Amino acid sequence: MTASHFLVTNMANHVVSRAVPPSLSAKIVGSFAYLTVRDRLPTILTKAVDTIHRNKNKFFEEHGEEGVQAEKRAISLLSKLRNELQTDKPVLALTDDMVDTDMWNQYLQRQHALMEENECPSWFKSPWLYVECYMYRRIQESLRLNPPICDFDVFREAKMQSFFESQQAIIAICTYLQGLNKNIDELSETHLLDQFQKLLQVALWGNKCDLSISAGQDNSQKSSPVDSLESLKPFILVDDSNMVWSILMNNKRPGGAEKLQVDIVLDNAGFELITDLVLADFLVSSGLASKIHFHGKSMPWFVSDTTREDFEWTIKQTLAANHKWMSKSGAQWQRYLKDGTWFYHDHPFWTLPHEFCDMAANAPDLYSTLQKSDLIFFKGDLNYRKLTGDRDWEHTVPFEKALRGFQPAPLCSLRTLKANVQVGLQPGQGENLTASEPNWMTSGKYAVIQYCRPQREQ
Ligand SMILES: O=P(O)(O)OC[C@@]1(O)O[C@H](CO)[C@@H](O)[C@@H]1O
Ligand SMILES: [Mn+2]
Repeated sequence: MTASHFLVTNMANHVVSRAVPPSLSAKIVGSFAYLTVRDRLPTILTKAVDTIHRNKNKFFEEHGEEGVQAEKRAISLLSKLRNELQTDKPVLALTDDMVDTDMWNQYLQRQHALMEENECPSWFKSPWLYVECYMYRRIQESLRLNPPICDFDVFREAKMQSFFESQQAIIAICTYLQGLNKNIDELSETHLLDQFQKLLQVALWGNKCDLSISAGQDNSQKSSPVDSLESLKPFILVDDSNMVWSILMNNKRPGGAEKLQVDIVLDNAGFELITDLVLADFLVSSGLASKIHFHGKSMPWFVSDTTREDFEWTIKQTLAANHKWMSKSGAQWQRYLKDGTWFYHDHPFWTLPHEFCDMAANAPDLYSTLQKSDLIFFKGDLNYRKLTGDRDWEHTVPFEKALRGFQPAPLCSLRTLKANVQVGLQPGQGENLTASEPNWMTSGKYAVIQYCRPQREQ
């Protein structure tokens, strides 16, 4: 490489590195990240300790004295974790032997290399995305290190409660779906688009129901979701649903893609998961898609995120419901899973701390799987933070730029805003919102339907 070439390349890298803003971090006192790490994460840890303690008798009944000893050890590990967090101790390497342990410890080394000479990764100095994901992985470690309670899900009760308390809304949306499916073949394209937008918005607002932002407080869905869509429209800051529709319509038009595959990267269990299953059912029953691939988490995550157990339990619960249209929906969903119309995956990458622009390098198998998709929906706020790298972007930066090369397929984020990162807005839109509602990025009141199509296809 000639000197001038080296200089140009270096400058280009410098320009690129300068163009990527810093990660959100709790080192900014008073920031949402700071308040999350200082207040909300310790609360979540305390609730986890309480949940394990409340199950002490269950552990004894199932495992005898060994179960009680394991309960004690898990609680002491979680209490130690809470103290490390609250006193900004260094982030520690993981000591369990899971499939992702090495990836986590390599990431820790990578974070260390980015710090100043005499500094090391810690809760209030490292990127918020990293330490928050790390906390949930340490909760997993505190159980994995203590057989026989290794598989205990500290968040399971909260996820089930959220499902049971949203029954009215779940009945309403299943009834709506079955009514739609009855004459779906007679719907004109205009009516089909109208129904698609309705169910897309139901899935979008289903994301309000997340137990991490509420630190486990009640977030059940009380009223019928379809009735409130009109009143919620002004709070959708970006609505690219028409661009998403054009991808789906390709499949319907003569000569369109025969087998249109849609992937849904899931977020929360409970009511939100039902809205995702309803959307997926509609996409198949309308003929807009022929295969749906769901992607869940391989361990309990961010309190309410969907695991394989949650996914299977939710479908079984819906099937077993003593409500005709819920039960009919659950039966259909079970059939889709059995006959290969629907698939469920839980790649370990979704519970690593990486920004999605690192996926191709760190999980090439997952990236190439996603490249087979015709359209990928990313549900929720944490996925949006990883899509954009949880960085302090200007609000008018194009979504595609914030993705920094992560474009396995056309993708659409369905996200209610619960963290202070938002790109792809019009000039002045962010400033106007800040003037009228300073916490517009973290209240969960606003949302985006934000789409990006890979460069090569434009
Ligand atoms: O991904 P979700 O369920 O929509 O939200 C996850 C979340 O509640 O957790 C973090 C705050 O602790 C933020 O990313 C966001 O507020
Ligand atoms: Mn979540």
